[in-house]
Amino acid sequence: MIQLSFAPSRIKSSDSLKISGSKSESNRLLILQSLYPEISLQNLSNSRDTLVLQEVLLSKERIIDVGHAGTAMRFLTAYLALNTKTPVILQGSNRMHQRPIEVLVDALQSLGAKITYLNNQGYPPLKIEPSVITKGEVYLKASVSSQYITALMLIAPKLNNGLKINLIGKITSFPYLTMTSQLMKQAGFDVKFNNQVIRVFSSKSVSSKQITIESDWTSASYIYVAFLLSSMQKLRLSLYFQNSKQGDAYVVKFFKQFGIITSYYENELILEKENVAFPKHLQLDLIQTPDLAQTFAVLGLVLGIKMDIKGLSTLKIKETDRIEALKSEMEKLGAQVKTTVDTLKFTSPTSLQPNQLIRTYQDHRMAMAFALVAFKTSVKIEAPEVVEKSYPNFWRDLQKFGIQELA
Ligand SMILES: O=C(O)C1=C[C@@H](OP(=O)(O)O)[C@@H](O)[C@H](O)C1
Ligand SMILES: C=C(OP(=O)(O)O)C(=O)O
Repeated sequence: MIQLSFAPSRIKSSDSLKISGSKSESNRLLILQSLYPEISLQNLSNSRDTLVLQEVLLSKERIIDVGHAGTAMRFLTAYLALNTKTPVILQGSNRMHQRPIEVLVDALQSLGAKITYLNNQGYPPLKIEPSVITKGEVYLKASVSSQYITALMLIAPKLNNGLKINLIGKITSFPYLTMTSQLMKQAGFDVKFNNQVIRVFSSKSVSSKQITIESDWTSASYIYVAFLLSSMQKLRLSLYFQNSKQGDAYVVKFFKQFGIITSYYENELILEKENVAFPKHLQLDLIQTPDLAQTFAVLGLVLGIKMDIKGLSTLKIKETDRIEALKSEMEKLGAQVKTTVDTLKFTSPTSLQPNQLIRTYQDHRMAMAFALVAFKTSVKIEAPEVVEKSYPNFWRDLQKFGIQELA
């Protein structure tokens, strides 16, 4: 547990931060690099989820444990189904064993993969045995997790006839699919994405390529809030590109309504402030950017904004049930919260309850979002080390904005 408080005198008027590479981009590119060693990478993420995947891709272990890393679990299921020469067990944390994987396993089995459930039908742990994938077309439901679709896309160029992926129903977390498609094209693969159909053509090899991974935009979302709530006037953030592949680059547009003006200079973002009247009531649909839900909800809470958030259907199967976790912890601070399976509505109190212990449910985004409460009142955060999953330098970076740990 750590207790946080705000020391405004510690803030400089201007500063710079380097955030490490996007975990989503890194984990896609590590799988591609393992299949096509011609690809080399720069600015790889230092997140635990990326380190775990990197270690697994280099090891010859028969029991593979990915911990809490959802992308590693899903991407490796497809990768091992294609690639393993011996039977392997793919497992994760207790929570990972409650996160569904049936849509992906069904799709891979329909292509000829040999995968069995070791515990509960539809959930990890999995046993994956060597097989030969000969088919070239697959159908799968697109509304549960986009990661299943990305997993298939990443192995598709290694299949003899490539892969035609037919998406059934509403597509969730869509920008993560365009990210996969754009990164694959940048690496030299032939990918076509039209409405509900993705085609990936077979590639024996690609020409040598060095790819620089853009830094993580979801991580940047916490820094935008810290910048907004502190007295800092100018901040430079790197490495960010004007044409981002990450849907969470939406934060640029979102924070404009709070007076943060973002400009690009070479590979840096420059954040500056202008005076605007903040919104009092916000309606948001986060179906495209689910990982921003906690950042935006806590921002609303600390600024006294009434929020109606929809598009949260995937939040129940992430690191924790994020809808219920948000409700419980926001209520401790004084908010009035109503939830459904895919919405969160709340009114914020005029002043926040001080010194509350915020539970983090082994979810990095709970810890990072609720740490931002410290700008208004002192707060205690359970298990602060959870941030390592995506942003190991979070606590160090937050200090620049005057957030101090009380001894
Ligand atoms: O492909 C990816 O890198 C991700 C896709 C999203 O998951 P869903 O598609 O399951 O919503 C997102 O929440 C996750 O943090 C990373
Ligand atoms: C949901 C997340 O990750 P994953 O699904 O990859 O565990 C996240 O980082 O917020």
